[in-house]
Amino acid sequence: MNAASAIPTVDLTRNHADEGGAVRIAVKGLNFYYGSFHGLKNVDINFHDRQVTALIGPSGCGKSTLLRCFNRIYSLYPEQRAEGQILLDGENVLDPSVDLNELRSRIGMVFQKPTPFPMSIYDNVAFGLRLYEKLQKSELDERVEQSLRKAALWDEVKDKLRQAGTGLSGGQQQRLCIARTVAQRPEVILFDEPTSALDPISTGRIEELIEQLRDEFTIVIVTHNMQQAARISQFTAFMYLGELIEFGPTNRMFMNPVEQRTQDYITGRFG
Ligand SMILES: Nc1ncnc2c1ncn2[C@@H]1O[C@H](COP(=O)(O)OP(=O)(O)OP(=O)(O)O)[C@@H](O)[C@H]1O
Repeated sequence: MNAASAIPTVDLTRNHADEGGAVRIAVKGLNFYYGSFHGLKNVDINFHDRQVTALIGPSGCGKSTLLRCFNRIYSLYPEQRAEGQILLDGENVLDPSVDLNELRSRIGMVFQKPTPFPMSIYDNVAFGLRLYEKLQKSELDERVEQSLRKAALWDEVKDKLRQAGTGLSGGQQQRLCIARTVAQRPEVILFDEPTSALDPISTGRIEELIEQLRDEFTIVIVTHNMQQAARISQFTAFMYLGELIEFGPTNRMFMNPVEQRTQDYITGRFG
């Protein structure tokens, strides 16, 4: 079977990645260890500026592990370690001297399950701004509104900004988390299966939103949904057992994969 015939409802002409473009994150010789378990094996990959890159592959192949390396979330766990280089605008984020708070404001993350803080909608978005920026009340109001607009949530919440974020629907909560991330003005946003807990309509809204956010941010998304990867990404990376098997423009990866394992995965033969 031809690889593309497995995803007949996807309009692959919507993706227009060129092979080049500026590199925002360059991963070189990255190895990751959970204690003695070798989770990522010598991964080399470039993430292009203001493009969406989808990480795909069967469960346990290392997609989330790779994502967690970018903002060094793993460093909360002493037995976990990364070796190699992750260059963000040329600076190695794995260097011990890197300020983790600053790194995490430059590389934001949105998780699978919406995780609003137990506070108002307004305070959810203002939280990081109050911590790291000294803004006047009017500037803070403006940033909160701007962030909620960018997350396509403003119209739905503008009259109830003081209500609890946890009172929103699942899809709205996820957009609130995106607003909270966007408010920090990161360069990169990592999405770890951001729609897997959402209904199809909320999923569609998040996908549209990701497409809009690409104007401003470099985006990396982990997804199990091949159609989602084909719909929203310009580049796709296929991982298997901790290795990067194949990487390239999404159209090419789905229409004409080089590796047999990529073809088998995207046509549903395993995974
Ligand atoms: N805390 C941990 N301790 C030990 N091994 C772990 C830990 N977290 C993940 N692993 C292992 O690392 C490998 C990669 O896991 P990871 O969560 O990155 O995979 P994934 O591709 O994101 O999977 P999924 O699609 O199921 O989320 C797996 O073999 C997993 O069992």
